[in-house]
Amino acid sequence: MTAVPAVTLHNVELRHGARVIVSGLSGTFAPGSLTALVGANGSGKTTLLRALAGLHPLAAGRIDRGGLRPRDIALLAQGSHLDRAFPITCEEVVALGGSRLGPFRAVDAKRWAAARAALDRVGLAGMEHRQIQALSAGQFQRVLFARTIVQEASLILLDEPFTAVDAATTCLLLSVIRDWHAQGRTVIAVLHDLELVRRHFPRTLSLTDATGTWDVLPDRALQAA
Ligand SMILES: Nc1ncnc2c1ncn2[C@@H]1O[C@H](COP(=O)(O)OP(=O)(O)OP(=O)(O)O)[C@@H](O)[C@H]1O
Repeated sequence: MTAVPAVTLHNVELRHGARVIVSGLSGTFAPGSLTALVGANGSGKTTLLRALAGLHPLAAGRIDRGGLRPRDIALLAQGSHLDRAFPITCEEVVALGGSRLGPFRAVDAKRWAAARAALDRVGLAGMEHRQIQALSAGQFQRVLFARTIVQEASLILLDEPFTAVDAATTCLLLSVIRDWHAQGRTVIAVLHDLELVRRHFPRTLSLTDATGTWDVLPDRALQAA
């Protein structure tokens, strides 16, 4: 993992077409911080996450990522865009995934070992050679977490990571998030379950009032959500 910098938004405006989704947003995600991004449906959480990943253009303002390169940023998209009909095994998704390797680059023994260890970490040991189309939604989300583990990113962006996931899997995936936090990575997760946010996320950014400067005080932010 490369050094983890602060990620700072300066007066950011995000639009879809002519429609302003978020405006005048300024604030800092401190290095190694663990933040829940909350807010009503349509408030712009996914759009902001994509902008943080460099995948949505800014209509105004600036995001300072402290020199992070695209490969230092992992985005686990909502209802991942991976085509599950594609014939590929769990181990291959994990080893080939992330932004460090294109599918046609060689995967070395170290990378395969890292993929197996990551699958083990998410409770899928023994399922390395299972086709992803034969997985349940919760098992597939575990595979995507394993893929994110292998990526060794400094900034990890998770969009509703517990949707369609049962309580045991949520608990396991939360422990992976805690590992990332303990390792000093910056983690930002879009979530709707405010009780889960209160229990597990030290900081909260509510997009309901996301115009102006935010200070991610958990209580104030949650009251506004
Ligand atoms: N591709 C798009 N083209 C036009 N408008 C879009 C597009 N994607 C999202 N929007 C609009 O932008 C607004 C913000 O959407 P976004 O998905 O960022 O919200 P969200 O807070 O993540 O919502 P949810 O909680 O429902 O996932 C919504 O009003 C949505 O309709």
